[in-house]
Amino acid sequence: MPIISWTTLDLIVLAGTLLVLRTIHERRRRRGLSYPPGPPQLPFVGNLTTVSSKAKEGIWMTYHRLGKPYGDLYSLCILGQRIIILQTRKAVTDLMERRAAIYSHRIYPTIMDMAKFDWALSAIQPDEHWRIGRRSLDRSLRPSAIVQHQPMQVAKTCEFLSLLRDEPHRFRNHIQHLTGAMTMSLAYGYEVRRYDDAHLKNARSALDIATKAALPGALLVNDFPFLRRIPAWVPWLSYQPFARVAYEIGQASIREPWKYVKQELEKGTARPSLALDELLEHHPFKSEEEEYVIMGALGTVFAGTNHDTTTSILESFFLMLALYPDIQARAQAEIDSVTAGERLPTFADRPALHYINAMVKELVRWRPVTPIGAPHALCEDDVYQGYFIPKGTMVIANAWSILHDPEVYPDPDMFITERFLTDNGRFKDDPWLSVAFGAGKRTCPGRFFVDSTVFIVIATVLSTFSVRRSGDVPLELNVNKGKGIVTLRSRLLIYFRRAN
Ligand code: HEM
Repeated sequence: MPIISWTTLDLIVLAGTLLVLRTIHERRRRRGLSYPPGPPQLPFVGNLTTVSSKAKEGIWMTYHRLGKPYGDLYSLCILGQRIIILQTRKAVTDLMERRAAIYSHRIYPTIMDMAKFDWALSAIQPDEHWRIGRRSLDRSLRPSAIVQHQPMQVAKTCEFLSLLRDEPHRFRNHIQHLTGAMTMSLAYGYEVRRYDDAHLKNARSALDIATKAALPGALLVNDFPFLRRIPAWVPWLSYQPFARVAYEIGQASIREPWKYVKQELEKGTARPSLALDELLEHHPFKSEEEEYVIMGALGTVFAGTNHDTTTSILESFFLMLALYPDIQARAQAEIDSVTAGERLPTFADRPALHYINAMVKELVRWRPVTPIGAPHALCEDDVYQGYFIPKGTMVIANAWSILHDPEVYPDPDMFITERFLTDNGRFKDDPWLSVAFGAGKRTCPGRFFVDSTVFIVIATVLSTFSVRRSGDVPLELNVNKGKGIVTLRSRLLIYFRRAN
């Protein structure tokens, strides 16, 4: 059998040729228009060094800083991949909302294609499969439907309180356990008992792979898809062994819990869950394909989105309590005025808890969990404000820039609950906060569930515990550049507010 041997030089020459051909083709389509402005680029690598050399601070801050000289949007180019960063409400509304028909695709990285992540609703194109999966999630995660999961949210929150009481210093582990357990229960009615539960582990691994694989410039094979052909036996250069492992983890993360719900349904012991809703509505499925699509959509809830995101917002909550003792005291006073300090707050108390509702919103704004969201992709050439935006461009809404715009949110780095209160102390919503959950038709379908989770957890914790800095130790943040998520590293002192 003939063996084709590629040297590094061959690969570079081939990649360079492809880039040049693409540039020539694009120049014809541009018809004299220029790309949106942006920082200067080097030949071939474009802005690769501009972005990665400054990324210590978190990619959203780099994008935010780089974008200062420009207006509503600017552009970057990394190894031939064009990226536009939307920095204002106007640009997000004009493009991701009003032109959603062409701005809702995803860049589907080659490595995910190799690992057959075609089940991951958040990664696939807005085609018929996406529509089926998305419809089912929108239906079961709408505000009126998630009410049925409130008893589960309350029960899990109470378990969380016990864990906090027993081992307050491990609060970060308890938060992770809480969000993982809630997601598993929501998606599959499955009870997570142990920190190292096998289903959770699979989900976390699938999420890690998807996150790492999707980052621009993370894997060479995404920028030069021909590299996928390098056979598995070529040491170091082949991506096939990695893709094989990713495939197996991904499949296990969606098939195992689905099998569990089917078995529980047969035994008559299935608990309420999104999977149960689907099985009751559709079983037997019209085709294996339809079942796979629904299974995948649920796998996205479980593996693709929840665990790090809700965890991060709750960690920000503990950080905020340590930083702002006055806000903590005021929130506790409001809760006590409703519960008389004799019971835990419930969902029924929510309309009376204006200050707590405002805190939920300010948490979302202050530390947007996914500050650059999940990138969209443009599926046709477009022109905006006189600039040419080619098909295939990655489109990023920088939620950080929008939610930290000092014109709209004065002193944006401060946690100010009053932003979401009227003069007479009533809760005042801000529909723009939804940009923290993406934009257009890909906006996060789980946002209402997140809202109710954060409400019940923070109200319950505040009614029972107080949080202080541990001595003079500075509050240290861990900026996870890859995931775009900030977590807290410092120890906090968490103690009971009252003896009972
Ligand atoms: C603090 C918690 C969360 C944050 C900040 C968050 C944020 C996001 C963002 C930014 C996107 C991408 C939106 C876009 O492309 O424009 C997204 C997508 C998604 N989220 Fe969430 N999310 C959270 C929790 C959840 C939860 C709890 C669920 C499910 C119960 C969920 C389910 C999904 C799904 C299925 C998608 C993919 C939607 C699609 O591509 O059509 N998320 N989320």
